[in-house]
Amino acid sequence: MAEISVLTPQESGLHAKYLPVPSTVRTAVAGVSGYAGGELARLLLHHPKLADTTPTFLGRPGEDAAKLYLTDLQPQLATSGPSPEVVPFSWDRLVDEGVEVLFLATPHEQSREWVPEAIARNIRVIDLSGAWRLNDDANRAVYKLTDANPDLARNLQAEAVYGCPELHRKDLRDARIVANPGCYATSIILALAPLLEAGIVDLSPGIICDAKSGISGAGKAATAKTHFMYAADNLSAYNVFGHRHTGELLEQLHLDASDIQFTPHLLPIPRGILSTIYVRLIESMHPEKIESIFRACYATSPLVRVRGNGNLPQIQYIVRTNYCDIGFELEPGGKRLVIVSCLDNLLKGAAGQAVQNLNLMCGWNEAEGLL
Ligand SMILES: NC(=O)C1=CN([C@@H]2O[C@H](COP(=O)(O)OP(=O)(O)OC[C@H]3O[C@@H](n4cnc5c(N)ncnc54)[C@H](OP(=O)(O)O)[C@@H]3O)[C@@H](O)[C@H]2O)C=CC1
Ligand SMILES: CC(=O)N[C@@H](CCC(=O)OP(=O)(O)O)C(=O)O
Repeated sequence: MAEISVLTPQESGLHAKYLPVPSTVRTAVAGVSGYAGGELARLLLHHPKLADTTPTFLGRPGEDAAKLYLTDLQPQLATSGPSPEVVPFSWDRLVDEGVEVLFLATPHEQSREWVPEAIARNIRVIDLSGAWRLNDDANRAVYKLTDANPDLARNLQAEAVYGCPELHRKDLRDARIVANPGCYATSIILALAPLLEAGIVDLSPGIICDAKSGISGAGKAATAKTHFMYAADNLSAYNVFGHRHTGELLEQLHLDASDIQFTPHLLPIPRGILSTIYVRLIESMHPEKIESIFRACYATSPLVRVRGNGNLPQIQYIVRTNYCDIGFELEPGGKRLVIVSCLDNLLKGAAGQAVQNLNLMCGWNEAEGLL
């Protein structure tokens, strides 16, 4: 990669207090042929603020071949009108078209390489991969990423905002780099953050997170794990002590590795995540108190739906929505709490959350185009 020069956040003029709220914004999407990229394309094409600014849809970098249309890659997006084109990824094109926000729905390694390039061109990025989510080098090591310019990467990592709006809403308005959270991590963080913040969790026995995901969470590339003969009529645990979302849980919930055990499972359905989380409370509590903690925390969060004691969410309630549903059941003794958190891995766990972040970066209603 050629040496690039990058303005500091201050020099780039991105200060929330000076930023006007734009009526629209020019966006581009890389990785549009993938599962998350396809959902992003659908959401952006229907976004009220983008009605007059069709996003630039990007294929891999390379020579212009025969014209390619979005509906060639994502036939479900066909309308009675013409399909937008998909053009080869090119920085010159993004600059010429005045793209202001670039979505990367690309593999981690590609996102790690492209984010500094985008920032050097004053293009803000919402990255759906895991490349920029982790501040601790030891946690990020699981991705085996390499940086052409380690000093620059370290500075950019320090300014990247973990794109969980419910936790970091205020930091998103002037963020240049938004690291969209992992799908499992989103479901677990949203379930645990209010309780940990309230200081009611007994960490000594450890928190157990047992999460199950539909197959689309693994992306579109066929692997042994996602082969029909392996996944169908099956349920399997994987990455028991080493799933890469564990680092997100530790960093965002301020926990030590011994405080939490996260075990993911592969569920033979196309999409959706259900996380069952087992917690001990320090003192015996009433269910109304637990519910009020969740409701107070998410009172101004339009994309989290809190349910009452015993009213547990299910995958069928959240599939193809942008919500995370949270419910719980407290044992009669009031100390053992089971929380169930559900979301669509491709929406609140990826593309929906990315658009929620775009809305906040632009100063729009965070649920614009998502309800
Ligand atoms: N699936 C999910 O539930 C979630 C995914 N994510 C993250 O979002 C990102 C996309 O995931 P997902 O949609 O599932 O993945 P897919 O495998 O379905 O799609 C990957 C996309 O990236 C493109 N791509 C692959 N390699 C390169 C490359 N070297 N340069 C440029 N483009 C490339 C592919 O293009 P081509 O068609 O040419 O191969 C495709 O468009 C990943 O980082 C993933 O970790 C995050 C949260 C949830
Ligand atoms: C079912 C399945 O395989 N899920 C993926 C997680 C998907 C996700 O959130 O993506 P990131 O890669 O962006 O973290 C996995 O466990 O690796």
